[in-house]
Amino acid sequence: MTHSVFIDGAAGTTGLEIADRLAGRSEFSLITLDEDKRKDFEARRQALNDADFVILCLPDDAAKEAVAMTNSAKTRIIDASTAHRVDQNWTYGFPEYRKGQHERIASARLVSNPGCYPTGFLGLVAPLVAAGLIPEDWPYTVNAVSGYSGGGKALIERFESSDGADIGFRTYGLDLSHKHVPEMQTHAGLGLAPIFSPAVVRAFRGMMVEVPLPISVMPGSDSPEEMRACLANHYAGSPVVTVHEQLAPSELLILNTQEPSDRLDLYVLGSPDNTQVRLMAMLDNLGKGASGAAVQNLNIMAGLDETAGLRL
Ligand SMILES: NC(=O)C1=CN([C@@H]2O[C@H](COP(=O)(O)OP(=O)(O)OC[C@H]3O[C@@H](n4cnc5c(N)ncnc54)[C@H](OP(=O)(O)O)[C@@H]3O)[C@@H](O)[C@H]2O)C=CC1
Ligand SMILES: CC(=O)N[C@@H](CCC(=O)OP(=O)(O)O)C(=O)O
Repeated sequence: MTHSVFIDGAAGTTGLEIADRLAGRSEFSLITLDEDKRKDFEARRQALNDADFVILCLPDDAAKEAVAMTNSAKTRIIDASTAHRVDQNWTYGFPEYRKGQHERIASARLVSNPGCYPTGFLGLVAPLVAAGLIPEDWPYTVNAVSGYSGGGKALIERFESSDGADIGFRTYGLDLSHKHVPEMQTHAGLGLAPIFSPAVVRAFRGMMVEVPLPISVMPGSDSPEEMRACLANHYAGSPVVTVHEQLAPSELLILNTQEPSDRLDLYVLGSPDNTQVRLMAMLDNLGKGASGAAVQNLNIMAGLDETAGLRL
């Protein structure tokens, strides 16, 4: 059986990477619009309603508009934007982060693809909170670094133009109201919003998300070994998420030449006296942080091998 797929926003950074991952897959046929029609209301409306699956790779407002334009009950939607990630009518498209989510995605019509930073944060924190190893009511902090493709075409152009040639490191979200904070808080089930410090480095792709934990003063917090064992058990058998056994790698790197990857790599790093922990997640913002996750969700929704077309 062949499923028709329309990528709305196919000429953007995320859309192009999804098309790349779907290339050569006989289970899917892509509905494409000519360059002069890709923002044309009627052409998009037609494609949105003809497709079995729609993947929205658009800014938030355009994604909401696309959903409103889709009135065919058969069309199933995966939205890569931030627009529906805490909307109760949508299923959160992170199959591994809690029990039963894979099955919920398989039967859902509307799936919101997670944000890149929340994928790292929730991958680390959600199972530990659910297991009671770290508290729900704690002022967590999240320090994260992304490749510049995380900001889409506009940030790519800025970093690659002469205007941005001097930028080595860029921190932002300085108003402490980054759009990913509600998503992190909601899906981890936290009482307090985490303090989020995102930054961008001069690498095209790649991401590190860190959650430092002063476990000796955190109520109910366990040892690094127990946290690592909890995560290893939670993700056992996952083809996408790996919990590393290494106690203290000397360094973790984002390379300027980072290859595309749809993996999520997690580390629990403890201090020698077991009083402090650095939870670390490594991923590709365009892989498990966006396009790889969308293709994984598409596979699951279509009842196929979830890893088909992924770079693992
Ligand atoms: N980049 C990343 O790492 C991640 C991105 N996302 C999300 O995915 C979505 C797409 O992001 P990204 O690919 O980076 O962004 P880009 O800016 O690279 O691409 C967006 C695309 O949408 C097109 N577009 C904008 N408005 C419309 C419209 N009304 N109708 C049709 N097409 C339209 C743009 O057209 P034009 O080319 O003319 O500008 C562009 O091609 C965003 O919501 C983003 O937040 C999510 C996770 C990670
Ligand atoms: C480096 C950079 O700018 N990153 C983007 C997030 C990328 C992402 O996850 O996208 P959405 O949540 O928008 O889908 C940002 O911080 O706004």
